[in-house]
Amino acid sequence: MAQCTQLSRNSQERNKTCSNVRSPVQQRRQGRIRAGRSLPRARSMAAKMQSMNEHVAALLDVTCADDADEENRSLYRTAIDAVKRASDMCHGVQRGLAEEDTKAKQDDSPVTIADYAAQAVIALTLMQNSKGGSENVRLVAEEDANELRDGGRLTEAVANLVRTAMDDGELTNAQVCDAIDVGLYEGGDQGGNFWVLDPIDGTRGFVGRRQYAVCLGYVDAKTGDVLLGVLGCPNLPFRGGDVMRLSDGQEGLDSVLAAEARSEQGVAGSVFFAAKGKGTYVGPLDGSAPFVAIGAKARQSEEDAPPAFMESYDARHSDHSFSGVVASTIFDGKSAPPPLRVDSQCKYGLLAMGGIADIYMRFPPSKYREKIWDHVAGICVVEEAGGVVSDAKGRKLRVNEGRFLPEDLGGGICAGSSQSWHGRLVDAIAVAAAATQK
Ligand SMILES: Nc1ncnc2c1ncn2[C@@H]1O[C@H](COP(=O)(O)O)[C@@H](OP(=O)(O)O)[C@H]1O
Ligand SMILES: [Mg+2]
Repeated sequence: MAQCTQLSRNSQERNKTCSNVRSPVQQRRQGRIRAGRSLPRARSMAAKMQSMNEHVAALLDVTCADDADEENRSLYRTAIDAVKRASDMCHGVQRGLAEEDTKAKQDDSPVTIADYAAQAVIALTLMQNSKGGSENVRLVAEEDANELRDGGRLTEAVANLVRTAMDDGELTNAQVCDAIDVGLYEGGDQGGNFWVLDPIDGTRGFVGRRQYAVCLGYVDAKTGDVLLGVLGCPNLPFRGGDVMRLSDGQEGLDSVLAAEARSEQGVAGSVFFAAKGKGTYVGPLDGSAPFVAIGAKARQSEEDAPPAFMESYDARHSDHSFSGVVASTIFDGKSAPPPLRVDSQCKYGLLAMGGIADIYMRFPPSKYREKIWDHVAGICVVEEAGGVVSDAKGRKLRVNEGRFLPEDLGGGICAGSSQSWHGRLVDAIAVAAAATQK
């Protein structure tokens, strides 16, 4: 386990695959785990499933090397399996999304058949694998089944997606609705540890054919620490865990990436996995290569501006002009990096990967209450890669006080790829806020 954490922190070792790290358990299984083997192009679904299972087994051997980790092994496997199933389903839906597959919620944000179906698929997967029985799954999730209970076209479309993804033609529409409503748990520090799910984070990006993420985390109810985070990012191409190259075009990088992942060649999307004390890893969603340990590599000289800073794609979600002021403040007098605007918690995955952006800022409208599912999985992914996520004043995000984050976030949320970048960011936000009286 120590080996693994070290691997994720050491930039020179970054591109070693999990299969290169030999835990005792792994050595026993070595016959069937081979790193970096090339696979034939046209692979059957069964072959893809098998190699994904092998790569997940290798990841679990590294992150759960001790016998004491048996419970974690099952928890981690379930989380990856759930996110992968939902991500595959979403990827298929995005390609052919029709106008009638999307509805506006009361707050005018969109919800699609894929948001509902992904939540049902993940809830059902958690229930099937729950040691304490399906009725003991505690899940705080974004959607509810209110709009689906009366039946109709939307309900049928959602239920069909779930039946296919779960390979269970017997599931009734009512069972699908019940599975969605498992996500109504209130969270907080009074019960046991709980799951937190955003079935599609960045639904606007999903509808706009850009980035989105399926985000599942597991929270220690007492401490509010995030114990596990998995991000399925179907439109973020997996490039061996290496950083995105800016030659892809700074402007519109997001849509370039999304187009590549949607292309006929079928470039695989990415799945990020992080667990407390075990590091952060990324692998291809189609199982075509092993997971790779990643650690956000802070720039050697922090005097140099990173290639970009990250923020929401949508200006309704975050004040773009204020983050521009903060970016200029950090690089006082020197040219500030340009923004990279990306939908969803893909931003947290990119920050963990390093090399493209060292800071992420989010300044929502003052009346907006941030929800825990928009951050929980990403917090673990960034922190285990050596970064820090906090509110705009540098305070830990309290994710065990209910479905929302506390009202007072000091103006927003910020993240750095290292403690040092995070510290500079928090200082710059304070200076910029004073200068603009924000
Ligand atoms: N006015 C607003 N201010 C801040 N965040 C908002 C918002 N309206 C919606 N959001 C949140 O922003 C999330 C997308 O994040 P990002 O801006 O990083 O892409 C949305 O997630 P969903 O798409 O799951 O609803 C939603 O929860
Ligand atoms: Mg969502």
